Amino acid sequence: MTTTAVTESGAPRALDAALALDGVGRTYGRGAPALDGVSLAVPRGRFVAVMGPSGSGKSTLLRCAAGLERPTTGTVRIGGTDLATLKAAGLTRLRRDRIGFVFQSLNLVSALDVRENVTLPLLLAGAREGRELDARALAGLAAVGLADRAGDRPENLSGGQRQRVAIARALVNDPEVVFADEPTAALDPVTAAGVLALLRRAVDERGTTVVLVTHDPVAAAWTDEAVFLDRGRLAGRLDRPDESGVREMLGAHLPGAHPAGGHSTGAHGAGAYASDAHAGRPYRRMAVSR
Ligand SMILES: Nc1ncnc2c1ncn2[C@@H]1O[C@H](COP(=O)(O)OP(=O)(O)OP(=O)(O)O)[C@@H](O)[C@H]1O
Repeated sequence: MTTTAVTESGAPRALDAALALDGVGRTYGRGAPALDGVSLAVPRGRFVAVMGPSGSGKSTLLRCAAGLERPTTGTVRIGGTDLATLKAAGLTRLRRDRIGFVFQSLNLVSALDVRENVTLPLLLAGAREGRELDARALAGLAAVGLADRAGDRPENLSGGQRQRVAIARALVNDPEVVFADEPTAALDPVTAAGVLALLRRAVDERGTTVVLVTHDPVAAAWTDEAVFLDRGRLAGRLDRPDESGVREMLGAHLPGAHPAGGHSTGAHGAGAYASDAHAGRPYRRMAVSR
Protein backbone atom coordinates (compact mmCIF):
# COMPACT_ATOMS: atom_id res chain seq x y z
CA MET A 1 0.00 0.00 0.00
CA THR A 2 1.37 3.39 -0.84
CA THR A 3 0.31 6.07 1.52
CA THR A 4 1.54 9.18 3.17
CA ALA A 5 0.69 8.26 6.68
CA VAL A 6 1.75 8.27 10.22
CA THR A 7 0.52 6.23 13.10
CA GLU A 8 -1.52 7.73 15.92
CA SER A 9 1.71 8.09 17.88
CA GLY A 10 3.15 10.19 15.10
CA ALA A 11 5.75 7.65 14.01
CA PRO A 12 6.03 7.13 10.24
CA ARG A 13 4.37 3.91 9.21
CA ALA A 14 6.06 3.50 5.86
CA LEU A 15 9.50 2.33 6.90
CA ASP A 16 10.71 2.16 3.33
CA ALA A 17 9.43 5.64 2.57
CA ALA A 18 11.40 7.83 0.18
CA LEU A 19 11.13 10.54 2.80
CA ALA A 20 10.13 10.20 6.42
CA LEU A 21 9.88 12.96 8.99
CA ASP A 22 9.29 12.00 12.59
CA GLY A 23 8.51 14.74 15.09
CA VAL A 24 10.52 17.31 13.17
CA GLY A 25 10.76 20.72 14.76
CA ARG A 26 12.81 23.80 13.94
CA THR A 27 13.10 26.86 16.09
CA TYR A 28 15.01 29.99 15.14
CA GLY A 29 16.37 31.97 18.07
CA ARG A 30 13.79 32.60 20.78
CA GLY A 31 10.83 32.78 18.44
CA ALA A 32 7.91 30.38 18.14
CA PRO A 33 8.86 27.18 16.35
CA ALA A 34 8.84 27.52 12.56
CA LEU A 35 8.15 23.77 12.51
CA ASP A 36 6.58 21.95 15.41
CA GLY A 37 6.53 18.17 15.63
CA VAL A 38 5.86 17.36 11.99
CA SER A 39 5.61 13.65 11.14
CA LEU A 40 4.92 12.32 7.69
CA ALA A 41 6.11 9.57 5.44
CA VAL A 42 6.15 9.98 1.69
CA PRO A 43 6.30 6.72 -0.27
CA ARG A 44 8.41 6.31 -3.36
CA GLY A 45 6.85 7.59 -6.54
CA ARG A 46 4.48 10.01 -4.86
CA PHE A 47 3.94 13.67 -5.80
CA VAL A 48 3.18 15.68 -2.67
CA ALA A 49 2.32 19.36 -2.34
CA VAL A 50 3.19 21.21 0.85
CA MET A 51 0.78 24.09 1.34
CA GLY A 52 -0.23 26.63 3.95
CA PRO A 53 -0.32 30.33 4.68
CA SER A 54 2.76 32.52 4.40
CA GLY A 55 5.05 31.85 7.34
CA SER A 56 3.47 28.48 8.15
CA GLY A 57 6.80 26.68 7.76
CA LYS A 58 6.68 25.24 4.23
CA SER A 59 10.18 26.28 3.18
CA THR A 60 11.57 25.35 6.57
CA LEU A 61 10.07 21.89 6.18
CA LEU A 62 11.59 21.57 2.73
CA ARG A 63 15.04 22.70 3.88
CA CYS A 64 15.01 20.30 6.83
CA ALA A 65 13.69 17.43 4.70
CA ALA A 66 16.32 18.04 2.02
CA GLY A 67 19.22 18.16 4.45
CA LEU A 68 19.89 21.83 3.83
CA GLU A 69 19.17 22.64 7.44
CA ARG A 70 19.34 20.56 10.62
CA PRO A 71 16.07 20.32 12.52
CA THR A 72 16.08 21.28 16.19
CA THR A 73 14.14 18.14 17.11
CA GLY A 74 13.03 14.96 15.40
CA THR A 75 14.36 12.74 12.65
CA VAL A 76 14.53 13.06 8.87
CA ARG A 77 15.16 9.98 6.75
CA ILE A 78 15.78 9.89 3.04
CA GLY A 79 15.40 6.36 1.71
CA GLY A 80 16.01 5.04 5.21
CA THR A 81 19.14 7.13 5.87
CA ASP A 82 18.83 9.13 9.06
CA LEU A 83 20.29 12.52 8.11
CA ALA A 84 21.36 13.17 11.71
CA THR A 85 23.89 10.32 11.40
CA LEU A 86 25.69 12.12 8.58
CA LYS A 87 28.47 14.64 9.04
CA ALA A 88 28.64 17.67 6.77
CA ALA A 89 30.53 15.86 3.99
CA GLY A 90 28.15 12.91 4.05
CA LEU A 91 25.17 15.22 3.94
CA THR A 92 26.66 17.05 0.97
CA ARG A 93 27.15 13.71 -0.81
CA LEU A 94 23.61 12.63 -0.06
CA ARG A 95 22.22 15.92 -1.40
CA ARG A 96 24.39 15.65 -4.49
CA ASP A 97 23.74 11.99 -5.27
CA ARG A 98 20.23 11.28 -4.04
CA ILE A 99 18.32 14.55 -4.12
CA GLY A 100 17.29 16.92 -6.88
CA PHE A 101 16.54 20.58 -6.22
CA VAL A 102 14.36 23.00 -8.13
CA PHE A 103 14.68 26.07 -5.92
CA GLN A 104 14.39 29.72 -6.89
CA SER A 105 17.47 30.38 -4.78
CA LEU A 106 19.52 27.64 -6.46
CA ASN A 107 19.48 29.22 -9.86
CA LEU A 108 21.29 28.13 -12.94
CA VAL A 109 24.93 29.15 -13.19
CA SER A 110 25.04 32.06 -15.60
CA ALA A 111 28.66 31.46 -16.58
CA LEU A 112 27.79 27.99 -17.88
CA ASP A 113 25.69 27.11 -20.88
CA VAL A 114 22.52 25.05 -20.58
CA ARG A 115 24.22 21.70 -21.24
CA GLU A 116 26.96 22.47 -18.72
CA ASN A 117 24.35 23.43 -16.13
CA VAL A 118 22.65 20.09 -16.57
CA THR A 119 25.90 18.12 -16.37
CA LEU A 120 26.99 19.95 -13.22
CA PRO A 121 25.54 17.44 -10.71
CA LEU A 122 27.18 14.58 -12.60
CA LEU A 123 30.56 16.35 -12.68
CA LEU A 124 30.28 17.15 -8.98
CA ALA A 125 29.58 13.48 -8.38
CA GLY A 126 32.84 12.59 -10.13
CA ALA A 127 31.72 11.83 -13.70
CA ARG A 128 34.16 12.68 -16.45
CA GLU A 129 33.48 15.09 -19.27
CA GLY A 130 32.87 13.22 -22.49
CA ARG A 131 30.34 11.80 -24.88
CA GLU A 132 28.48 9.79 -22.28
CA LEU A 133 28.01 12.82 -20.08
CA ASP A 134 26.90 14.93 -23.03
CA ALA A 135 24.45 12.25 -24.09
CA ARG A 136 22.89 12.18 -20.63
CA ALA A 137 22.60 15.95 -20.52
CA LEU A 138 21.09 16.06 -23.98
CA ALA A 139 18.63 13.29 -23.17
CA GLY A 140 17.60 15.24 -20.09
CA LEU A 141 17.21 18.41 -22.13
CA ALA A 142 15.24 16.55 -24.79
CA ALA A 143 12.89 15.29 -22.09
CA VAL A 144 12.08 18.88 -21.15
CA GLY A 145 11.87 19.96 -24.80
CA LEU A 146 15.07 22.00 -24.83
CA ALA A 147 17.61 19.86 -26.69
CA ASP A 148 18.06 22.66 -29.22
CA ARG A 149 19.03 25.16 -26.50
CA ALA A 150 21.96 23.18 -25.10
CA GLY A 151 24.51 25.81 -26.15
CA ASP A 152 22.58 28.81 -24.90
CA ARG A 153 23.34 30.77 -21.76
CA PRO A 154 20.55 30.74 -19.15
CA GLU A 155 20.08 34.51 -19.52
CA ASN A 156 18.91 33.96 -23.09
CA LEU A 157 16.09 31.68 -21.98
CA SER A 158 12.63 32.59 -20.74
CA GLY A 159 11.67 32.02 -17.11
CA GLY A 160 9.76 28.87 -18.02
CA GLN A 161 12.63 27.53 -20.11
CA ARG A 162 15.01 28.16 -17.21
CA GLN A 163 12.77 26.20 -14.86
CA ARG A 164 12.69 23.36 -17.39
CA VAL A 165 16.50 23.36 -17.46
CA ALA A 166 16.44 23.36 -13.65
CA ILE A 167 14.20 20.30 -13.76
CA ALA A 168 16.49 18.57 -16.27
CA ARG A 169 19.38 19.32 -13.93
CA ALA A 170 17.47 18.09 -10.88
CA LEU A 171 16.64 14.80 -12.62
CA VAL A 172 19.95 14.08 -14.34
CA ASN A 173 21.26 12.07 -11.37
CA ASP A 174 18.05 10.05 -11.17
CA PRO A 175 17.48 11.25 -7.62
CA GLU A 176 15.26 9.48 -5.10
CA VAL A 177 13.52 12.70 -4.13
CA VAL A 178 13.13 16.02 -5.92
CA PHE A 179 12.37 19.04 -3.74
CA ALA A 180 10.79 21.95 -5.56
CA ASP A 181 10.13 25.30 -3.86
CA GLU A 182 7.59 27.40 -5.73
CA PRO A 183 9.02 26.47 -9.15
CA THR A 184 6.07 28.01 -10.97
CA ALA A 185 5.58 31.13 -8.86
CA ALA A 186 6.96 33.48 -11.49
CA LEU A 187 5.42 31.77 -14.51
CA ASP A 188 2.25 32.37 -16.53
CA PRO A 189 -0.38 29.62 -16.20
CA VAL A 190 0.42 27.85 -19.47
CA THR A 191 4.16 27.82 -18.83
CA ALA A 192 3.54 26.76 -15.24
CA ALA A 193 1.41 23.85 -16.47
CA GLY A 194 4.30 22.74 -18.71
CA VAL A 195 6.70 22.74 -15.75
CA LEU A 196 4.25 20.86 -13.52
CA ALA A 197 3.64 18.33 -16.27
CA LEU A 198 7.38 17.59 -16.30
CA LEU A 199 7.40 16.93 -12.57
CA ARG A 200 4.27 14.77 -12.94
CA ARG A 201 5.97 12.81 -15.70
CA ALA A 202 9.06 12.21 -13.55
CA VAL A 203 6.77 10.72 -10.91
CA ASP A 204 4.71 8.62 -13.32
CA GLU A 205 7.45 7.41 -15.64
CA ARG A 206 10.56 7.29 -13.46
CA GLY A 207 9.03 6.68 -10.07
CA THR A 208 10.66 9.82 -8.70
CA THR A 209 9.28 11.18 -5.45
CA VAL A 210 8.52 14.90 -5.71
CA VAL A 211 7.84 17.27 -2.81
CA LEU A 212 6.52 20.58 -4.05
CA VAL A 213 6.04 23.71 -1.96
CA THR A 214 3.38 25.86 -3.51
CA HIS A 215 0.76 28.49 -2.72
CA ASP A 216 -1.11 27.66 -5.89
CA PRO A 217 -4.19 25.40 -5.79
CA VAL A 218 -3.83 24.81 -9.54
CA ALA A 219 -0.29 23.50 -9.01
CA ALA A 220 -1.42 21.35 -6.08
CA ALA A 221 -4.02 19.75 -8.32
CA TRP A 222 -1.19 18.09 -10.28
CA THR A 223 -0.09 16.20 -7.20
CA ASP A 224 -1.24 12.99 -5.52
CA GLU A 225 -1.62 14.57 -2.14
CA ALA A 226 -1.53 17.97 -0.51
CA VAL A 227 -0.45 18.39 3.10
CA PHE A 228 -1.26 21.62 4.89
CA LEU A 229 0.82 23.42 7.47
CA ASP A 230 -0.50 25.93 9.95
CA ARG A 231 1.91 27.71 12.31
CA GLY A 232 4.47 24.99 11.87
CA ARG A 233 2.16 22.05 12.48
CA LEU A 234 0.56 19.62 10.10
CA ALA A 235 -3.04 20.69 9.97
CA GLY A 236 -4.65 18.59 7.26
CA ARG A 237 -4.28 16.72 4.03
CA LEU A 238 -6.13 16.09 0.83
CA ASP A 239 -5.85 12.96 -1.21
CA ARG A 240 -5.97 13.63 -4.95
CA PRO A 241 -6.38 17.33 -4.33
CA ASP A 242 -8.48 19.34 -6.71
CA GLU A 243 -8.47 23.08 -7.00
CA SER A 244 -11.70 23.74 -5.14
CA GLY A 245 -10.87 21.36 -2.31
CA VAL A 246 -7.48 23.02 -1.86
CA ARG A 247 -9.00 26.52 -1.93
CA GLU A 248 -11.50 25.47 0.67
CA MET A 249 -8.82 23.98 2.86
CA LEU A 250 -6.62 27.07 2.56
CA GLY A 251 -9.56 29.33 3.26
CA ALA A 252 -10.61 27.43 6.33
CA HIS A 253 -9.04 27.95 9.68
CA LEU A 254 -7.01 24.85 10.17
CA PRO A 255 -7.17 22.46 11.86
CA GLY A 256 -10.72 21.24 12.09
CA ALA A 257 -11.92 22.03 8.61
CA HIS A 258 -13.86 19.45 6.67
CA PRO A 259 -14.02 20.42 3.02
CA ALA A 260 -17.35 19.46 1.62
CA GLY A 261 -16.63 18.36 -1.90
CA GLY A 262 -14.32 16.15 -3.90
CA HIS A 263 -12.30 13.34 -2.54
CA SER A 264 -10.98 15.07 0.49
CA THR A 265 -10.04 12.85 3.34
CA GLY A 266 -10.58 15.83 5.57
CA ALA A 267 -8.39 17.52 8.09
CA HIS A 268 -7.19 15.88 11.23
CA GLY A 269 -5.20 16.93 14.20
CA ALA A 270 -1.48 17.02 13.61
CA GLY A 271 0.13 13.62 13.75
CA ALA A 272 -3.10 11.66 13.51
CA TYR A 273 -3.38 10.95 9.83
CA ALA A 274 -4.40 7.58 8.55
CA SER A 275 -4.50 7.91 4.81
CA ASP A 276 -6.28 5.57 2.45
CA ALA A 277 -4.43 3.89 -0.37
CA HIS A 278 -5.07 5.28 -3.78
CA ALA A 279 -2.64 3.24 -5.79
CA GLY A 280 -4.16 1.99 -8.98
CA ARG A 281 -6.75 4.70 -9.34
CA PRO A 282 -6.37 6.56 -12.60
CA TYR A 283 -5.08 10.08 -12.43
CA ARG A 284 -7.76 12.66 -12.52
CA ARG A 285 -7.48 14.90 -15.53
CA MET A 286 -7.22 18.60 -15.03
CA ALA A 287 -8.57 21.44 -17.12
CA VAL A 288 -5.07 22.14 -18.34
CA SER A 289 -3.59 19.45 -20.52
CA ARG A 290 -0.63 17.54 -19.14
N1 LIG B 1 16.55 31.68 8.78
C1 LIG B 1 15.54 32.08 9.56
N2 LIG B 1 15.78 32.81 10.67
C2 LIG B 1 14.76 33.19 11.48
N3 LIG B 1 13.47 32.92 11.26
C3 LIG B 1 13.18 32.19 10.16
C4 LIG B 1 14.18 31.74 9.26
N4 LIG B 1 13.59 31.04 8.25
C5 LIG B 1 12.27 31.06 8.51
N5 LIG B 1 12.02 31.75 9.65
C6 LIG B 1 10.71 31.97 10.27
O1 LIG B 1 10.07 30.72 10.34
C7 LIG B 1 8.69 30.84 10.01
C8 LIG B 1 8.36 29.93 8.81
O2 LIG B 1 9.03 30.42 7.67
P1 LIG B 1 8.98 29.69 6.26
O3 LIG B 1 9.82 30.47 5.31
O4 LIG B 1 9.30 28.26 6.45
O5 LIG B 1 7.44 29.84 5.91
P2 LIG B 1 6.71 29.60 4.52
O6 LIG B 1 5.44 28.88 4.83
O7 LIG B 1 7.63 28.96 3.55
O8 LIG B 1 6.38 31.09 4.10
P3 LIG B 1 6.19 31.75 2.63
O9 LIG B 1 4.99 31.09 2.04
O10 LIG B 1 5.94 33.19 2.96
O11 LIG B 1 7.45 31.51 1.87
C9 LIG B 1 8.43 32.31 9.75
O12 LIG B 1 7.94 32.91 10.92
C10 LIG B 1 9.81 32.84 9.42
O13 LIG B 1 9.93 34.19 9.77
